[in-house]
Amino acid sequence: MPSNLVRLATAGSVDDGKSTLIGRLLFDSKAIYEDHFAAIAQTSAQRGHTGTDLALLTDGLRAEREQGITIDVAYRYFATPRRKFIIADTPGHIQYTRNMVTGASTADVALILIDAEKGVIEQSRRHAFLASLLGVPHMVVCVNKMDLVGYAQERFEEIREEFRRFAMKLEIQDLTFVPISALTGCNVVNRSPEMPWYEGRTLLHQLEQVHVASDRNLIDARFPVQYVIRAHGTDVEDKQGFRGYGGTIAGGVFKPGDDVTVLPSGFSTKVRAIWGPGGTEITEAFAGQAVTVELADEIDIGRGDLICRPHNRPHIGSDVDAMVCWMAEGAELKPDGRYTLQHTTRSVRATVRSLEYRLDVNTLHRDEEATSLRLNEIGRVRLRTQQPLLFDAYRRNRDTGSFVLVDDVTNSTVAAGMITGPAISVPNVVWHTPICTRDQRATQGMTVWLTGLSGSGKSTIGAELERRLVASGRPAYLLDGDNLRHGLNAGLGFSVQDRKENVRRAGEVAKLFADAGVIAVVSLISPYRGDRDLIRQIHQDAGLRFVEVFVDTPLEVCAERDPKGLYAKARAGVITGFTGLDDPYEAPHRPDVVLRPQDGDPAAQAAILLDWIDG
Ligand SMILES: Nc1ncnc2c1ncn2[C@@H]1O[C@H](COP(=O)(O)OS(=O)(=O)O)[C@@H](OP(=O)(O)O)[C@H]1O
Ligand SMILES: Nc1ncnc2c1ncn2[C@@H]1O[C@H](COP(=O)(O)OP(=O)(O)O)[C@@H](O)[C@H]1O
Repeated sequence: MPSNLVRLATAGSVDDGKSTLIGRLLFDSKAIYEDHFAAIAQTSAQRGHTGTDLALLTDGLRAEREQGITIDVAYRYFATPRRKFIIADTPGHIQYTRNMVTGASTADVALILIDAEKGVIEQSRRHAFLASLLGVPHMVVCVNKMDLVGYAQERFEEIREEFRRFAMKLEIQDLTFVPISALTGCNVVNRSPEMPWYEGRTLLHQLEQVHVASDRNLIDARFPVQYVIRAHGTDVEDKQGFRGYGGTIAGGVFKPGDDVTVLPSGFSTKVRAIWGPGGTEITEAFAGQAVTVELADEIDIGRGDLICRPHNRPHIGSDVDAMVCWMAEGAELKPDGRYTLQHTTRSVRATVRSLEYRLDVNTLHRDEEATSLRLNEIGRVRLRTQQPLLFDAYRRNRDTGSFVLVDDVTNSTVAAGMITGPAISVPNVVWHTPICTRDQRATQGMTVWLTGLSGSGKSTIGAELERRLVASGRPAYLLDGDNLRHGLNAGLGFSVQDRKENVRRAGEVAKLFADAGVIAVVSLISPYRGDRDLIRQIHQDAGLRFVEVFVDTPLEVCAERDPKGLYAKARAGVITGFTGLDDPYEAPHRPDVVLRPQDGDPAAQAAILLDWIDG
């Protein structure tokens, strides 16, 4: 997928200036208009280029469209010399949530418009929440109509602060604010002489600079098989008995020669060859590309199977937890409801086992008493499927983590879902709802999770942060990996399984601290991304803030510091399986904060963290 193609999602009502803004972007950027763009796309396709693949547009909730639901989302295209943009523009009326789910499900950037006169309103919050739920990695907040408030810096800052306070409760990776006037054109494409105090980028410049390439999951190779090609003389291959597998790569990178495993059968083989859309053999295939894959061995594979790497498999299971957005008029989601669940390339029967809560999109309040979901409502459900699903959490992979529910009688799509993870059930044990609510406590807690190599500085920075927090009167507690291994985690070693359990326990304890109103500062190597993601998930599920801090000290520097002499021992072969040397360390994809040695000594690094926490 070309990283110079950026998908934007915007939403709003008629009077907040959205149409003017889009018009302004198209006009001032002297954009190539729709028909031109289509012509270019056609030409590039004829030439076998994948560059302007407009089919990308239909990636999002494709199954839904196959069901024939009309969704009110208008797509517009424009291009600058640097990038091409597709805007999914959804109107802000009653169907808003449903449309937004459709329009933003594949977006790279969410554009939120705030009227400078009105400030942050319900709709701004709802839009931001949905964008974060849908995992849109970047959010640009345009404070519009600055001309109506005299281009006042104070007004812009006031709105920015208010929005930030709300956004802290959400999962937003990258948040920027631009003061604009779509009407006069200030800061949309060209800099504004009326707002000399604003030193940031113009909106278009920001959109051109957003770093989208690293958002794509290039690690977890996933290829859901869509169809089997048993060809005798197709455009792909002429030889007799050829068998290939067609579909769209849903994550990671595949290359000829790669070891792969086919699920659910579990058979392993190698990739023999890969063909791109025009039937040309290619040496690498990335997420988003439609390809045909040939394997080295004859294995019985059908539609709905998934090809992945042997040591990086998705979850396999029939019980999943998910957030769903109910999209049907006149029908409701209820516990025990039965549907067809369409997930990647498979369809299975599914039952709603329970509705855990309904979420008020405006206040983020969870109504645990709710017994149904109606049109545009969002809730957390537990589902059971008749055959196991091969899935990832939506947060990790938007393709293998999303699904739609189809009503068998009407054959229409009734819900879009995002899997939060496998459902964990504890037989014969009930959950007691606490009597004390979080806001009744004197302080609000959170978890600050420091990950990095041994010797990177996690413990030193963590201890300094704890000291500063406590000195300023805030309850904080350092949970240091070394120390935990003397008690709670005694007996755990450094195998993959033991590290996983080590991280899980520390994460559960941190969550309890955070729930109790304490700032839990955790310093643990926690080398596996998936393990850290699970900890983020349990915090998010509990409505708690989780800050992932990557202490990004290069291996050479850590080995040079070697405060415990462990690198020397590992290099001498006295200890094995040492992180960074002969054991893996998976750096975070999108840490909330990165600390590097050039940021200063541990005290300076702790100060950066403190600023961030105080946000
Ligand atoms: N094989 C191997 N690999 C990595 N680290 C090792 C190993 N053996 C012992 N140690 C020491 O244990 C500390 C790491 O413990 P953690 O609990 O943070 O590790 S993990 O999160 O479970 O990976 C780590 O502490 P820090 O240096 O503070 O990171 C090491 O001192
Ligand atoms: N930013 C920094 N600049 C210089 N030295 C540092 C910095 N951060 C940590 N150190 C030093 O490096 C060593 C790192 O040790 P430690 O904090 O135990 O790391 P970890 O907990 O990640 O294993 C300590 O001796 C510490 O004083």
